[in-house]
Amino acid sequence: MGRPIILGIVGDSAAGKTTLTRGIAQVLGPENVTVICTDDYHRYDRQQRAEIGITALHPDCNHLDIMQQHLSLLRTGQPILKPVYSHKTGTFEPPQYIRPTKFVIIEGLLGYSTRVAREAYDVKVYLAPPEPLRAQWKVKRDTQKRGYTPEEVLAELEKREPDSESFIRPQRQWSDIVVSFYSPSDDVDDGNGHLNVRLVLRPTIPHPDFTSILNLTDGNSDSAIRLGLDRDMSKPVDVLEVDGHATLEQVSKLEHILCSDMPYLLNVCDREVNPELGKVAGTTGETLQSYPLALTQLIITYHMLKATQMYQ
Ligand SMILES: Nc1ncnc2c1ncn2[C@@H]1O[C@H](COP(=O)(O)OP(=O)(O)OP(=O)(O)O)[C@@H](O)[C@H]1O
Ligand SMILES: O=C(CO)[C@H](O)[C@H](O)COP(=O)(O)O
Repeated sequence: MGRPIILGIVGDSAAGKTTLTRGIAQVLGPENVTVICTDDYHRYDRQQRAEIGITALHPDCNHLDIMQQHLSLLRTGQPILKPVYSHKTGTFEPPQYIRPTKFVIIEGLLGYSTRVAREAYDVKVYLAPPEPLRAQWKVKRDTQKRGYTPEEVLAELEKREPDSESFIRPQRQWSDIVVSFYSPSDDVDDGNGHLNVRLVLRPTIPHPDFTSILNLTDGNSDSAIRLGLDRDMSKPVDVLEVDGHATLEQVSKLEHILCSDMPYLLNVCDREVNPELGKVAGTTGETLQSYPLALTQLIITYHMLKATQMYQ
């Protein structure tokens, strides 16, 4: 084996990083994937942050120098002694010895914030749901799983906004793919399992040839799957959109395009073999199936596998 292939998944708190990561890790085989959350590189524990009056989003609140050192080591296949931050207790636990496997997924808040860190990745994804949807996701997740009240979560979001603007959102510019799930209507409560996805595909990595989608849809702007040209942060990009109500037949055609130059993915597209693909936690803890999420996970996996052809 050559060096590990490294995927970055960066975005604000509750932007969907863990949800996206889970399906990709399952497809690549959990035994082949090392997942690292950069929250472990927080410099201060929860109580210290409150005393100092700093948010977890501020670069000064994180050991970014150690994070980038570790990324460089992982890229060359070397082990790291990683700190561990517990969201349960808000404190640090003993460090963990980690030897990278074939694939490494780095997910977190500030993964693209230094040049050295950015150089470590093969594929860089940035998650950018609309802010009202992210707030809804964060309230639900932090009340159900992290023991906060809705009022505490909303107050925290407000406190963090200046740091989100200054340090988190600018990282979008460094990504190869920007992923935005969004509600098909103005109502963010409208069908969480049937959210649409908008994928901004920058020409910084070679994407699959999706132009045959144009033939499939006849350029029809009402189609459930659309490909177009746009600008993102003033740079020209391709944009692929998949609606939450796309049918299995429509989605399968897109999967076929992906699989045609990546035979390993044929097996992956089999939903019975990969039940985590497209799975998302609903508002009351139930599990929902999202085709837009499944396709997003497949496209990212495609890029990971392409990278193995070059470096492994
Ligand atoms: N694609 C999606 N469709 C519907 N709901 C989603 C989607 N992605 C995430 N969510 C919802 O948002 C919640 C938060 O997502 P997740 O835990 O993946 O975020 P995160 O970015 O890993 O958060 P953090 O960095 O704070 O740990 C999930 O529990 C889920 O309910
Ligand atoms: O934005 C976050 C990323 O998950 C967390 O809120 C941050 O890591 C601080 O943790 P905690 O909420 O446990 O104090």
